[in-house]
Formats: sequence, C-alpha cells, structure tokens
Amino acid sequence: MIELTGVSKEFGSGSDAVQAVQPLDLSIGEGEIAGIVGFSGAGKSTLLRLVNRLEEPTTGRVVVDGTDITKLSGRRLREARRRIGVIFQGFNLLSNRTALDNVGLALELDGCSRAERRKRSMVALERVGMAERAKAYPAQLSGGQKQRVAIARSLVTEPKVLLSDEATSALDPHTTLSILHFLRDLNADLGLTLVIVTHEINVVSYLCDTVSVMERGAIVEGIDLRDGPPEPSTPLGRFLFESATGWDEDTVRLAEQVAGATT
Ligand SMILES: Nc1ncnc2c1ncn2[C@@H]1O[C@H](COP(=O)(O)OP(=O)(O)OP(=O)(O)O)[C@@H](O)[C@H]1O
Repeated sequence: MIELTGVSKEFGSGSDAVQAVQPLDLSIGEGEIAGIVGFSGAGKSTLLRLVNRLEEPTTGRVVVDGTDITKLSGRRLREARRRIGVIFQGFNLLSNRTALDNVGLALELDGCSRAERRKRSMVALERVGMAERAKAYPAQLSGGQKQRVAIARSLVTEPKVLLSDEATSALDPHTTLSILHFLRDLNADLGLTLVIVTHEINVVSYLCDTVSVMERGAIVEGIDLRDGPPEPSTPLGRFLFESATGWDEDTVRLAEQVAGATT
C-alpha cells in the first residue's frame, strides 16, 4: 500500500543543512498498522510527512495505493492527499467552527454542496461516536473528543491510509487507550492502513503489526510484532522495548469497556 524507495529529506543547505531523513526504503502492506518510533529529532514526523508529500522529498519515490505521488502536482496531488488522512497531537481544529463544520472542511474546499457536506460529515461523526456533539465548538470538547472529531475530519474523504503523528501524546492514559482501541476498530472495519508515529512503546505494543525504529534519520531496524514477542537486535530497539513499563491487562480491558463513553 505504501512503498518508499530511496526517500530522503534534507532541510537547509551548505553548513546549515540538516539530514532529517537519510535515504531509506520502507514498505507497508494494505491494512497494516505500522509504527515508527525513536527519540526526539530522529526524523519520525518528517518521514510521516513525506508519505503524503506535506514534505517534499529531496530524493526518492513515494508510491501510495499504486500512485507515485512524487510525480503529481496541482489538482491530482490534492486528490491523492484526500485518500491519505492525517491526525496530529494538537488536533488542529478550527476554534470558530463547530465539530460538524470542522469535519466538512475538506469537502467544502472541494466544492461539495452544503447538504452533501452535512450528510457526509454526520456519517463521519457517527462513526467516531460524536454525532450528538456535532454543534459543539472545539473549546466545549475534551481532548479525547477533539481527537475523535479530528479523526472524523480525516475520514470524511474516505481515505485508505491514516497517518497519525503523536495523536495520543497529549491525552491521559485512559483516553489514549480508548482512542487506540478506536483506531484498531477503524483498521478492522474499514481496512484502513495506519502509520503511527509515537515515542511510546506501549502504543506500539498495543496497536501495531510492525514497527520501524529510527535513529538520526535512518531506520535502524524493523520488527514484525505479529511474529511473537519482539526481539530487538539494536541497542536502541532493546532500550525502547525494555524500558517500556507496559499497560497491565486490567487497565486495557477497562479502557476498552468504556471506550467511547467517557472520552
Ligand atoms: N522544517 C524544518 N526545517 C529545518 N529542520 C527541520 C525541519 N523539520 C524538522 N527539522 C529537523 O529535522 C530533524 C528531524 O525532525 P523530526 O521532527 O522529523 O523528528 P522527530 O523524530 O519527529 O522528533 P519529535 O519526536 O521531537 O517530534 C530534527 O533535527 C529537526 O530539527
């Protein structure tokens, strides 16, 4: 579903140049939940932003769902981006718009009629259990509810891929778990391919099928978590997994039971 080949990103030039992402290859299958972990400054967010060309690659090719998005421009690039949803740590909701109007923003930009926008936005809000709060403004919502609205906004254009950049980092552990549970449902129900940037190994262990460990712009190892308990081979991989405290099963069960009710 996602194929990065020789992709790199350098910011600036000359002595100020920063090689945020070294030339790398990454392959993510359809319906896979792929994690990207590493310390601050490792290049995780830049790598994620290269997937939908929010960041222009310095070298390499990015193919998403069979389309080489590095070759697109203008309207065709905008259309390809509609098939790639994004959610962020800061939610990025417009404070002067209701939840419904935030969700419908992309449709508005596409010139959809008001009635069509409303219909599709309500479907997306229902999908995230937020239909009853359609008229609420962001300031009237909790962090978890804001993230649900942001997820609805990313779903309204029916993407095949959802990119998540530290989407749960600003949330408490219980709300984090209910959002993760919810992302897992979306993956199962809609077959969405998820790419999750996080610094929390707990998030990876709970949610991901695979994880790429990043250090100084490079993927230093890839681990398939479907093969059983992870056996990292690099010092960083070992450090990240061994220093994680983990969520105990009771906490996870409890969070899943109340998912949707209290976020
Ligand atoms: N727009 C930019 N201009 C210049 N340098 C940048 C830019 N964006 C990122 N960088 C640099 O690229 C490197 C990788 O940054 P990036 O944000 O991708 O890392 P990260 O792993 O996501 O970190 P964090 O977890 O702190 O968000 C850092 O050295 C950062 O300072």
